[in-house]
Amino acid sequence: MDTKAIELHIKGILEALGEDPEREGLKETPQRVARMMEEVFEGIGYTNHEIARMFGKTFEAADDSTAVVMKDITVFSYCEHHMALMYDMTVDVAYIPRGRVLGLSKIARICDMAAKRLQLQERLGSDIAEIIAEASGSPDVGVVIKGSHSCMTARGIRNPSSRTVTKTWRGEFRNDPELRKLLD
Ligand SMILES: Nc1nc2c(ncn2[C@@H]2O[C@H](COP(=O)(O)OP(=O)(O)OP(=O)(O)O)[C@@H](O)[C@H]2O)c(=O)[nH]1
Ligand SMILES: [Zn+2]
Repeated sequence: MDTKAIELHIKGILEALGEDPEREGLKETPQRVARMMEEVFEGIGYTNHEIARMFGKTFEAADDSTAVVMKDITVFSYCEHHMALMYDMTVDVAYIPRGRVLGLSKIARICDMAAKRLQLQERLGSDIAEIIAEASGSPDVGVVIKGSHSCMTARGIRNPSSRTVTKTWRGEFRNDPELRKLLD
């Protein structure tokens, strides 16, 4: 990520807004924004495959009939159309292990990293499903995301109560309504 270029452009945006980027409160803002972007867009620097490798620590698990479900993982993301915050977002992930299980914290780390990109909620769901499938070695994955989009709640149509729910099914989750109930 080119943080020096981000600083320069943020300064330009402040000027274009009619602000004085040299006034006390704004003097360090371009550097702050660049640091913030480095943090909140970290996932742009990695492919799904690289994230799967990064957090793909698995442990042997004898019983293939156990489903793993992790609910209410909090993430923040930014919509690619307005660069506006997606907030109050929770991700529910389920998968059917094939002999090995992922470290639990890695499931939350995968969701967090995939969200740190300019995203569509739909694509965030398919990115998480793809990474969990590769990292766990199981094709059977379900991902449900609920979120509010500030581009819809704080501007434009200004509908603060609206919530978007997306459901992504891979492998057996596509065919089996009983499995999908794990994420009801
Ligand atoms: N499918 C999808 N759409 C999104 C997401 N985030 C934002 N959008 C939508 O992207 C669309 C962009 O529409 P445009 O008409 O190009 O932009 P706009 O003129 O600012 O649209 P309004 O928000 O209706 O004022 C809007 O309908 C947003 O609500 C998302 O995660 N998934
Ligand atoms: Zn938007």
